[in-house]
Amino acid sequence: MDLGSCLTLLVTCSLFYFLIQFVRLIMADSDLTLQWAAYFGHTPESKLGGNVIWVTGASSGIGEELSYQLAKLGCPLILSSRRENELLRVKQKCLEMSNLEDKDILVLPLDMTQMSMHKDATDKALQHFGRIDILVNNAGRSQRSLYVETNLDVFRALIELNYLGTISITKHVLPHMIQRKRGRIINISSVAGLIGAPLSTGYCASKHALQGFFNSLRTELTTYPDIIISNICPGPVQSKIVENAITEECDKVSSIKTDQSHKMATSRCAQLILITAANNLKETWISAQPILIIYYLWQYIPTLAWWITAKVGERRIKNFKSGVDADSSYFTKKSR
Ligand SMILES: NC(=O)c1ccc[n+]([C@@H]2O[C@H](COP(=O)([O-])OP(=O)(O)OC[C@H]3O[C@@H](n4cnc5c(N)ncnc54)[C@H](O)[C@@H]3O)[C@@H](O)[C@H]2O)c1
Repeated sequence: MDLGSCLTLLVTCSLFYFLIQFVRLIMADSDLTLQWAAYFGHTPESKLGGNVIWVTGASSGIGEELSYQLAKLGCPLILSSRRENELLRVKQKCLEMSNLEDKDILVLPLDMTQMSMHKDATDKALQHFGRIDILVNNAGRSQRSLYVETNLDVFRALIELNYLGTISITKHVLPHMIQRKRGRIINISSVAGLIGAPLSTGYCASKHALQGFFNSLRTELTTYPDIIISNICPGPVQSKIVENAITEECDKVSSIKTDQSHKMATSRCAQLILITAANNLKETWISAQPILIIYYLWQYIPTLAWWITAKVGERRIKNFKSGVDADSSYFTKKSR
């Protein structure tokens, strides 16, 4: 083989290798910046340990798992959600798996929609620890209902919980961070904060509002470079989100049982959230495939994304109407 042929072979092999690596990156479970941070960036252990962290919605799902991982890192915690007994259960487990002591975990029951209580709650947290380094705005509920069948109160409730409740807590914590010129606000938004989805009109609207709000707030805080706002956009993750989803009426719970085996493990989602925080990333996308590829299509080829969304959406609605979970039905034999 002559030199020219050798070089051609080498270049072809290299291109092929880089193509495979690129496809592998695209097909992974988070966006490219987050993957870069996971491989080459700071670890949560090196950046987050010892920080006082307030987690809302800590009694279940992503918030509960985050609390365990943070406890293992040695972070003093403020655990909030509505049910005190569930928070005490989470606290007990945090203590068992970490070196934290009883005084290092404050159980602070809180309803995100009772905004008049938020100042008092913030004061209690500050009195206890003297500082809040990181606020994790995680509490939230999803929706499973068609817009035409849904009571207006449902839209109000979703906006009050997912959007107004979140910015209300932030309003009380941010002045403290501004005073210290440092702090992190981590918002658990959603893929629904970036794209639209049938059966979730109110949920998507509330998460889009959250994204718009925090993206704008970040631009108001440029004189405080050490106050970092991260918007995290997970796709489907194992939790009680579907079970707890609001339906066409506020007090009617969802009766659909879900198979969660196709969703991302809660522990993996929490791990990627902590890598986001440790590396000060402003927005990250977290999802197993094939959902993550849809994020890219929405970002770069919206016309194609609309076409796919319409096809998938049609099937999602059909499944929902026949009593099958809209999401899991794509992946199980129950699909109609
Ligand atoms: N699981 C997913 O597939 C997924 C995907 C994208 C985004 N998210 C977001 O992640 C966050 C956590 O959801 P999850 O999946 O862990 O669901 P989950 O239902 O398991 O947990 C939700 C938490 O929020 C709390 N909460 C609900 N209403 C509240 C209120 N009025 N006041 C205080 N706390 C309240 C619940 O008690 C619970 O602790 C939500 O903001 C959700 O929108 C979840």
